[in-house]
Amino acid sequence: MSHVGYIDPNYIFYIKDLKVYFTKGGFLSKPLITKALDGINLKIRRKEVLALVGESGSGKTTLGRTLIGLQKPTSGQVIYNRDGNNPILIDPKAKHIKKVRRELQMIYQDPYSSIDPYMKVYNAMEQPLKYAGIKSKEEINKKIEQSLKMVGLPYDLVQNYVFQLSGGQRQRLSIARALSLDPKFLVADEPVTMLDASLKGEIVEVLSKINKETGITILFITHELPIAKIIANRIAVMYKGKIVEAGNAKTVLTDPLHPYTKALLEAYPRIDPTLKDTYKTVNVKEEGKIVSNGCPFYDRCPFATQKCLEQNPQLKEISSDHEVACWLY
Ligand SMILES: Nc1ncnc2c1ncn2[C@@H]1O[C@H](COP(=O)(O)OP(=O)(O)OP(=O)(O)O)[C@@H](O)[C@H]1O
Repeated sequence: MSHVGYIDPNYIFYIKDLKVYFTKGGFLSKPLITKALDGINLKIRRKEVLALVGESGSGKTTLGRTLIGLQKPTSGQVIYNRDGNNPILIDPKAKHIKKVRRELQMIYQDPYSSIDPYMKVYNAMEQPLKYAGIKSKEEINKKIEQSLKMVGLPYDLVQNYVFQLSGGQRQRLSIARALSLDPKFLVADEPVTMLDASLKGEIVEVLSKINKETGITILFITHELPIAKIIANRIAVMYKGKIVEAGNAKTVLTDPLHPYTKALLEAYPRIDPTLKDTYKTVNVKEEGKIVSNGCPFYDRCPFATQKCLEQNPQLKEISSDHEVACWLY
């Protein structure tokens, strides 16, 4: 197993200068490089709910997938600190990943993408347990019963087909499937985006309860700040493959520092009615200007200067548990 040096046991993940680049084309034309993750430095605390917020395409899913070993980093490191004194390097190609795969689970926006709708609920629950090598029928049944109970689904549903479940029940089922494997870390990738407003709260409640009762660390990916506000202990804000602000959820929501975070909050004025209307993200610069070395928010930032165009700001601690990557600070 690929061990790394000492890691503070309070953290379950250390992410160091992580880059994931995707390359398209290149045979007859110049290859097109997408910098999905462009130098991520982040620590995830054991047992916390960390909300990863940002607009579509900012790299949230890629980060979640890389953390659980589904995506190979182009460079940098993801260190998984399993139980506090056994840190390992996450590498999808390494043999040791098989041993921890079960501990790192993901649930998706669309449960149909991971569960065959023509399966009976029982089989959908049994499948990952069998795949994980659990053979005892008694143990499988016990795990199915416990997990369904945890997500608030009646056991009688096991005889139904997945397609007979409502949208909310299907998402509960996919959470139950992940839970049955006793994960230590769960990536919830936009788990409520496809649900009606009334159901969103219920599913968020289920995940919050699981976190409190079992201590499973959750990375909750969302582009909806009001949802992050309900569930998160801490928030990390992503923009164009970079973390631009991170910290205690309440602090980030009530005292946002980065102009992008302020702009995001403006889109949800009910979160913080006291927030002044001074941070319109108007395109004061040439839209889409390629900023290769500078701040990723340069072309949308009303405060951008020449320095922002030339140098990329790194995350800087402004107060206890509050970091921002912006030359204004
Ligand atoms: N397998 C891939 N091949 C090529 N490009 C990819 C791949 N996966 C993601 N990307 C690109 O990487 C960037 C980040 O995508 P990602 O899905 O991580 O963002 P996101 O913040 O999760 O957005 P969304 O909420 O829309 O899923 C996007 O430009 C996307 O098109």
